[in-house]
Amino acid sequence: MSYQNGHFIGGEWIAEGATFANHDPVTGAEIGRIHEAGRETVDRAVTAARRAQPGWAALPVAERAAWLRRLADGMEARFDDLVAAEVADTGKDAVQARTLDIPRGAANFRVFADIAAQRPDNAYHLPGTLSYTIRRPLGVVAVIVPWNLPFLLTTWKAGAALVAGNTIVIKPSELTPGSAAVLADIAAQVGLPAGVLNVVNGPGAGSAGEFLAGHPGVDGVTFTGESRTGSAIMRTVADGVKPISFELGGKNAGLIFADARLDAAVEGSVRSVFTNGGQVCLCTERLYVERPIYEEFARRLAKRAEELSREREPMPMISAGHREKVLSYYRLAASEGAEVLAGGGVPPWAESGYHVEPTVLTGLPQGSRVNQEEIFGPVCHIAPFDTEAEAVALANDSRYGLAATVWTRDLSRAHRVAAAVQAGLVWVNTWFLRDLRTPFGGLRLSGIGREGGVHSLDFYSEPSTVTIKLEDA
Ligand SMILES: NC(=O)C1=CN([C@@H]2O[C@H](COP(=O)(O)OP(=O)(O)OC[C@H]3O[C@@H](n4cnc5c(N)ncnc54)[C@H](O)[C@@H]3O)[C@@H](O)[C@H]2O)C=CC1
Ligand SMILES: O=C(O)/C=C/C=C(\O)C(=O)O
Repeated sequence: MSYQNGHFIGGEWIAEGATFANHDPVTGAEIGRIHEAGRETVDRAVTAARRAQPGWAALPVAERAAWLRRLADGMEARFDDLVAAEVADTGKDAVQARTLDIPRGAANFRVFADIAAQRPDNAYHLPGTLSYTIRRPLGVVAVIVPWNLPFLLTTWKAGAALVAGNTIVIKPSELTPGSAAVLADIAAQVGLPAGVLNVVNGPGAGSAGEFLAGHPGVDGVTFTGESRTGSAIMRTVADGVKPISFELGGKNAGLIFADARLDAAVEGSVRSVFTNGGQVCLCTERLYVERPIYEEFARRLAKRAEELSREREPMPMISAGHREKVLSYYRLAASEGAEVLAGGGVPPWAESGYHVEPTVLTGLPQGSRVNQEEIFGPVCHIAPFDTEAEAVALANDSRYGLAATVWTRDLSRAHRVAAAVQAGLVWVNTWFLRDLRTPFGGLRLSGIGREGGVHSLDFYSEPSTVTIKLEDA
């Protein structure tokens, strides 16, 4: 597969700007060339979105919902193309792409179509008055997404923004432009009005991402990615005081109590640490295990990590640069005195591409950088605890607050710990099980705001309250 991607603006493909290379993370080979959007290209995309926005917002919500369903049908019709694009860009396993990433695109569009079409308006009565709320779209929304779950995250934001009446300019990661290009094709194929959905390509800082976030014609920014990038985007949009919705990094804890079903806790932790090469903001990087089962749990987790490596899983890191970042943490752990229970380097079979070994570390202090900084690779540190209070305190000892997992068969403890752990998402005896209507997002460095269900529709629209004094009869 080799392709050349331009930008999708006002319903047309435009190949302008210098090109840069896209690499296959499995082999490192060049698989495509991407045009980089400069300020003028970004301006054309925002102008197209602005031009299309009043007409799009004027459609009854039921009609916008119908467009989203047509787009979801289009995704299902082009399912294999989307899988191929996502696998080529990210190196992820085709089974995961077929069962998680790509089906979530259609689900993301359908859930917001259903919720928006059925949402009742709010009316409030005080004696002699009637107050009600009108919701208006923000206008043009910049959708800036990372490379780890490209299609899932693009559609998660695009579906809600569109059905709320916004037009959008998507800026995929420069490392994974493929599935957004197929989505643009689908928009053209189903006849979505020109300018409603636009795509510009290129890097972030000093390029397409920054030009887009800072463009005066952009009314709101939704972003998923690293916390530092979130800070940079906040600075870019500060002058315009634009609404932002940020899903940022995590340093997620998993708490395994001695009464947990051990098999389920081990396999669940294997998933939560190693899925997608650990490159999901929800992945667990810190495991705390109650002392009576600590040795057994650590031994079994390390054995599974070695098996995954022998089976040539998990997927590669997205780029040579990101592999180097993850390996630098492996080296840091060794220099900080960690005991390496599994992995710790590059798999012996990896001759090319960006693989690292699934890695289990132990023996580091809670305050070490490896226990405090987001690594975003297939790696966790594991430590014992003695009491529930200690487990909660360890989980909360982080500048992040995105997700946590709790493994126990004690229902009272599950509720107590879920309420005490400071994270936007807590899974009990499972991980990454998603009901798309629930609020999704994190505390502290993990983000600002929540998306999901009506929480998304609230972000992508502004309420105006109208209050009428009723005349006496
Ligand atoms: N927690 C999470 O969800 C994610 C965390 N990461 C972490 O972030 C590190 C850096 O990876 P990146 O791909 O560079 O993530 P990033 O957060 O920098 O990039 C995500 C998106 O933001 C854009 N972007 C970057 N700087 C921007 C700016 N100043 N203004 C506007 N848009 C901008 C990028 O082009 C991309 O589309 C990774 O090594 C990984 O550790 C990466 C992706 C997701
Ligand atoms: O919406 C989901 O189910 C998953 C979201 C994952 C991220 O935001 C991420 O990995 O960055």
